[in-house]
Amino acid sequence: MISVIGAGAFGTALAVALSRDGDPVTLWARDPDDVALMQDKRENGKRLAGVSLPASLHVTAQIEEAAQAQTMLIAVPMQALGDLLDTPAPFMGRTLVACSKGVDLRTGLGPADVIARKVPDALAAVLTGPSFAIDIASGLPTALTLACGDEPAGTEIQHDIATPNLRLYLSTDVAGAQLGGALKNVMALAAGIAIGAGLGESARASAITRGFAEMKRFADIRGARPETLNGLSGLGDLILTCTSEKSRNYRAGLALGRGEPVPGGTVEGVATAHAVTRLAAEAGIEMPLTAMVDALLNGETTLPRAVEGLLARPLIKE
Ligand SMILES: NC(=O)C1=CN([C@@H]2O[C@H](COP(=O)(O)OP(=O)(O)OC[C@H]3O[C@@H](n4cnc5c(N)ncnc54)[C@H](O)[C@@H]3O)[C@@H](O)[C@H]2O)C=CC1
Ligand SMILES: O=C(CO)COP(=O)(O)O
Repeated sequence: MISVIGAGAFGTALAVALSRDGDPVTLWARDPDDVALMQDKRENGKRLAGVSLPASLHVTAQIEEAAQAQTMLIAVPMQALGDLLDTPAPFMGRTLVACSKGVDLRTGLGPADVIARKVPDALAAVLTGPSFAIDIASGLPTALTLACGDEPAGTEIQHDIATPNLRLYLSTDVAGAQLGGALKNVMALAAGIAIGAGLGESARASAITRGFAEMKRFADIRGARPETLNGLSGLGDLILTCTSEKSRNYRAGLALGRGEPVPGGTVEGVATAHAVTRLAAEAGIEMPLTAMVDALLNGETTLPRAVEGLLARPLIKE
């Protein structure tokens, strides 16, 4: 049996997709009132309105019920993951599949690393790649990366989670898979800024491409394999998130570029830009787009100054 921890848009979508054919799935939400509403309406009206919860999907606020499953997909926002696992008992000895995308501000770790640190006896894996919650919940064809350092165990998880419309590619590069998903959100902010500020689609294409170069540079120093970044978890998700207004990170970038307030909610690229700017400086590598996004978000620069600064950088080889 599978359980999903966190009933936001993505957790709900995964739970719906995995239970659609009648397989029993448990979805855990921390708020009992939200759970009561979901049970009553058979819909998560707050996060994924218009999608019916299949009959075999059980929603609960009791973590012990979710802990009945051997495989738990954890889909809470990145900055909430460490706190969630501070009570490790329900997660011990389980297969924990990280579905969050980001870098933990406190530790600089990705989601699978946070799991490994907080629940050392669990088997950690990562599910990531181009996928909007509503697409998965609607049963549209989706291809994602399932990364697990233990290949035989990863193969088992791959087959457990895949559905006819949710195709999973296996990787053993956990570091690369979790970084691709985290860093593409920062680049989606940059791409949104380019369009929001009226810099044009050519500027957006440059931001995506040079942003990809930054992603690979950072991933390299963190021990990731370059081919992972070229795959679904890196390039695939970068393309999706930098080009679609369904993305919250891209929309936040649009607002920033237009000089409007950045919308609230789960915009993972904001904290990730901050964490990665610090980590890159410590490691002595240049990540100018990431640093610009972070500085703009923190009010440390203005858009005209940021663009001028990027264009005035020394001319280098590609
Ligand atoms: N929405 C999407 O299309 C996708 C989201 N993701 C990732 O999934 C993660 C979650 O995102 P969404 O579901 O979209 O967020 P969301 O904003 O829809 O919902 C977040 C949920 O997490 C819950 N939550 C917050 N702190 C919590 C805590 N300490 N313990 C338990 N629950 C807590 C909130 O109550 C809320 O239900 C993010 O890292 C995101 O990048 C990944 C792929 C697609
Ligand atoms: O990760 C996602 C798509 O793969 C969702 O992107 P946003 O968090 O920007 O909405």
